Amino acid sequence: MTEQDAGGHEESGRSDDAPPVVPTGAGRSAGGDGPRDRGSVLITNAVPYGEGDPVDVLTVNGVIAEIGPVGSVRASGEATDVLDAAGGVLLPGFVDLHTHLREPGREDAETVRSGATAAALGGYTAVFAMANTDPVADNALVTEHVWRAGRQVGLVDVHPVGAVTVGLEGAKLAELGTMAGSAAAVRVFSDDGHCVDDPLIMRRALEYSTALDAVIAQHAEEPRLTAGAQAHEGERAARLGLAGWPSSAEESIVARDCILAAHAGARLHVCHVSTEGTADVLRWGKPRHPSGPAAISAEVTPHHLLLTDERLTGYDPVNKVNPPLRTSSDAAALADALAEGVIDCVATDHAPHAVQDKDAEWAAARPGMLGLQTALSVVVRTMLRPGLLDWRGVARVMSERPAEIARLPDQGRPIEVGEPANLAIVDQDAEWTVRGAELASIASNTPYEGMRLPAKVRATVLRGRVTARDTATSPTEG
Ligand SMILES: NC(=O)N[C@@H](CC(=O)O)C(=O)O
Ligand SMILES: [Zn+2]
Ligand SMILES: [Zn+2]
Repeated sequence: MTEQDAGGHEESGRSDDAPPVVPTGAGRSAGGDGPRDRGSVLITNAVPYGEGDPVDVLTVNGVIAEIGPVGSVRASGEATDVLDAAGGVLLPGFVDLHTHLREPGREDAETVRSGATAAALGGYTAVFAMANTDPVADNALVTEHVWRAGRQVGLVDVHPVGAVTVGLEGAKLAELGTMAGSAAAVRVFSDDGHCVDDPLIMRRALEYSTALDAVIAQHAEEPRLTAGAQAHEGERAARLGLAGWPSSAEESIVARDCILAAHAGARLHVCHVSTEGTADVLRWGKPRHPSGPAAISAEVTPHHLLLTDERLTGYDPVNKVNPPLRTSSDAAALADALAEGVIDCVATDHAPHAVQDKDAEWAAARPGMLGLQTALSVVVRTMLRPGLLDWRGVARVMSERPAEIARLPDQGRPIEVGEPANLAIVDQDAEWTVRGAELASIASNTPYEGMRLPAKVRATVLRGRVTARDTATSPTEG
């Protein structure tokens, strides 16, 4: 497959108005194979969930048709694509509940196409595109635009998140019902980037969401406690002369929202949990929900698992993110909470920014970092290698739980005959060096620049179509 193949063109086949896919490095490509939509893929020598003997897996018409010992599965027909997994781990395709695709409005940082390419290369088969675009996705017109753009690209299922309030202003509820009833069938609502801080608006949003079986995803930040904040409030920020973002600004909102969600009988999802105290609040709040603990869910980002505020000493704005990088004891507590299930899943908060917005002095730089192509590697490094999760656990936090939270019936499914063929193949022995310029995103603000990370996604399959493949065979590259 070549770069020319990129794009599934599920709807119109038109690609002339689309920006070119950013080269992602030698031997690596991402592309949707429109004509093979109804074909078959034979995955050879793959180890489902990293357990037991390798198998061959045949997908036909987007569904897993056969699983058998290596060499035993034969594909019939011509349109068969073969993926040699070379003993790699086979997982359900990943689901990201928190992605910023920047379209419409900031196509100089990311587009649906470039972001979907990054997602496919990162092993994702579904992403949720946050609503803080320009215009804001607070109405069916914008959510349908994003949904259609995702379909047209065809590399990953793009589910638009709808805004909770008009213009993300926190004052007036957006038309959640219209967005839910639109072609995009929005089920996740969030003002991410902003906190729904008014408790009455939050209460009403939660109440309204119950009728839609939707979930409100909260960016938990009490704005009265974070005015002008630049870094985690603590010793290091004080020494660097940066205004502090206290842990209590997050924890107080999460505590309040757990109470409001329980009272409304509504589902709540907490975005980018960053402190040990928030994990404690969730441990307290989840079992108190009348519908059971699963009604309150939470995500942690890869960067809050791996990186800490120790990185701030050089004032490099690539490390600026909201919520801020916290302490090493916070990071350790988040990893434990994820292993325990108090934090349900990993979400990237992939936040591309154009150079002029990011390469500025610390205070002026936008917060946010890229995440889609590095998430799996960071989870392997912080969770799998230390023994906090096995591959089953990785499948749970990267795919199964996020699919459940967002009510996606065809994602995060078991690797079994009859199930949708949404899959990721991972080379767990690979090691690679992150280079922002080589990532598929238009922006290149990765905090992992130059870092060597373990494990690499070798291929991704969306409903039986190969959406990304990395043909590099060397166990250690770059
Ligand atoms: N995480 C960030 O630092 N930035 C996000 C907004 C957000 O997730 O709050 C963005 O849109 O850039
Ligand atoms: Zn946020
Ligand atoms: Zn975000």
